[in-house]
Amino acid sequence: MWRDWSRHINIHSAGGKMPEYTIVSFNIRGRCEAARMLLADQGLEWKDEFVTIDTWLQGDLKAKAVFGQLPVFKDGGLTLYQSNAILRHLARKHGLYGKDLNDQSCIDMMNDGVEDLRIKYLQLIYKNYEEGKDAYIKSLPAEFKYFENVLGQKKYGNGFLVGNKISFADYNLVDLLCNHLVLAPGCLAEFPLLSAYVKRISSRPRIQAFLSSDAHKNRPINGNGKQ
Ligand SMILES: N[C@@H](CCC(=O)N[C@@H](CS)C(=O)NCC(=O)O)C(=O)O
Repeated sequence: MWRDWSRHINIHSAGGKMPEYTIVSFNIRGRCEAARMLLADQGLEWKDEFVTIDTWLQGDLKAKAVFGQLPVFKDGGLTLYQSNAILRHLARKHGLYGKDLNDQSCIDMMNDGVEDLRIKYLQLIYKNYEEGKDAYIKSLPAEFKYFENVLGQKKYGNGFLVGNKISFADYNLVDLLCNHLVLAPGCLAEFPLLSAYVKRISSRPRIQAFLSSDAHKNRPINGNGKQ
């Protein structure tokens, strides 16, 4: 069950003008925090519009949503649904999608790997938390080893998942790993490259500022209070 937060709007803007982008979501980190991390790291401004469960249950927003779900992302006249499409849109606009077509395809591959793990994580959180938590944590090394291997090869990345520049897949993976560090604080201990990668990306100055902001810290990770 979703918590009933009061509706409110947060504006992440250094200047006086309205930000270019709007994210409409429940007031959770959920599937939007990677996009928020990307925006913060790139020095971009955005408006968060949080929808309460009451508003959502009225049904108008759901009926209008292309797949009946949040988040919604607005960029001028463009309205986008699907969190990974939102990440890709921002990546294309802001140079976070590699240097060429091959990089793009490898970044897509990595992001699909992140999505596979996110789905497993969300199934645990929303469907099987009490019964499944221990087994899920035991299964994590088998999941993380793939990303550790990628970071250990020059074939794809060089400090990042792909190439020598951050991409949207990096923000997505770091966000998901941060959630896992809350679920199981020691879960990266046997993965030195992955641990160093999370530390390195989380300590980029704007990401560090974002992660230590009240807006981020006070936003629940998931909608049912489990984490
Ligand atoms: N594949 C979608 C999944 C979106 C999703 O699961 N949305 C949830 C909240 S994060 C939702 O809208 N739940 C309410 C509902 O389905 O009515 C995405 O990546 O954006």
